[in-house]
Amino acid sequence: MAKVYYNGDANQQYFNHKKVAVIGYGSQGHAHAQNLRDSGVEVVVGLREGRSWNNAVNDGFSVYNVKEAAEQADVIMILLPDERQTAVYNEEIAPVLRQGHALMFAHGFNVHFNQIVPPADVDVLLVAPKGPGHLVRRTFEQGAGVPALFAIHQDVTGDARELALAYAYGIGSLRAGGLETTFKEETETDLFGEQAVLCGGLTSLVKAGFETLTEAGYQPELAYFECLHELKLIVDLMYEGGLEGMRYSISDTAQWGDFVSGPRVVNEEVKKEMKRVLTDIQQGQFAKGWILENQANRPVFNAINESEKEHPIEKVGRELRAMMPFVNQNTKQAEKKEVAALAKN
Ligand SMILES: NC(=O)C1=CN([C@@H]2O[C@H](COP(=O)(O)OP(=O)(O)OC[C@H]3O[C@@H](n4cnc5c(N)ncnc54)[C@H](OP(=O)(O)O)[C@@H]3O)[C@@H](O)[C@H]2O)C=CC1
Ligand SMILES: CC[C@](O)(C(C)=O)C(=O)O
Ligand SMILES: [Mg+2]
Ligand SMILES: [Mg+2]
Repeated sequence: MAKVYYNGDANQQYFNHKKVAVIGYGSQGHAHAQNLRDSGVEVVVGLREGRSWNNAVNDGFSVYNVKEAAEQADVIMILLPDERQTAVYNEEIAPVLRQGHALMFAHGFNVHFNQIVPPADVDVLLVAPKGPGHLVRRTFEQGAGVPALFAIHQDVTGDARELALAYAYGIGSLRAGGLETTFKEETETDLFGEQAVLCGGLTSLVKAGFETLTEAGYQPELAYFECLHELKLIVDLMYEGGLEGMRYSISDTAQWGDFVSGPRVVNEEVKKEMKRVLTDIQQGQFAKGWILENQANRPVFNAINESEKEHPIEKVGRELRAMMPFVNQNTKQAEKKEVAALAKN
């Protein structure tokens, strides 16, 4: 079994007399900045003016433009969208990088695909939580954590591993477990996971199930509950107890259907396609396409994004969730906080 690192493996004094600049205050940024601060680390936030800037100020951070934040810090964590990182790095971070600086990422995309090539005299590493940023914060507040991968790309000071573990500790990830990897492995597995299983595979599975039921004349409300709402309840059981734990709670009829029909739906053809998706990632085809899509101002991304919002499962889902305020209580609280912050500024 791979070595898994926990709280006791981190030097909890590492950040004494060191400052971290968290660049970006979105999903990951707000969580890293707040968790690190709650762990006693001195944090400044680097941003452009706008919504995130206001949120960070309202959360009590000292906020600077990216260059100023990077310049005054010992550790620079880049939590900008992957597709924006290269431009911001070239224009605002690279000019102020100095020997001994540590440059950090939460995903290896730009370093692995050579979009960012840091100078040889800085440490380069990643700490990548294996979960959405809002849950990195929420679980931390609950006394738990989201596991994280860490990897070292350059270790000039000899301290990069110690920093990675201290950072993972600071954001709460070593409560759940930290695993050492490489930029290549983190990047390729993360892209594969989100495309084939966690996001792409799942949304396609949910829509296909919903469409199959509604096209056969069943009520959309019922199809929504069956194919989307209940998914969380089933996944919660898998999260707690694996496949076996989930199967313990479902009926034997459901378990028999799981065994005989599951492999008919996700069959060998699907697995072959998954392998082709993985090959596209490994050979850089996916990265190239995503970089070009952004250079062209996202025509395909925007068109699909708009049409997805109109899918019947979204319409019925919005109506049903409005009747279940407890379902998105956390999202609503976050939204309220953002609206209050905007009103204040
Ligand atoms: N989302 C997630 O949970 C996960 C993300 N990651 C990785 O974390 C990194 C950050 O992703 P994510 O948190 O999703 O990003 P978000 O899109 O949620 O947030 C991006 C932040 O960057 C700011 N920003 C955007 N452009 C600029 C700019 N030109 N100058 C200054 N600030 C800017 C945004 O501010 P503004 O309000 O001004 O737009 C916002 O605060 C990525 O590398 C991603 O792959 C890794 C694991 C999970
Ligand atoms: C699953 C999507 C993710 O990789 C994540 C939350 O871990 C991301 O890039 O947002
Ligand atoms: Mg991920
Ligand atoms: Mg990802």
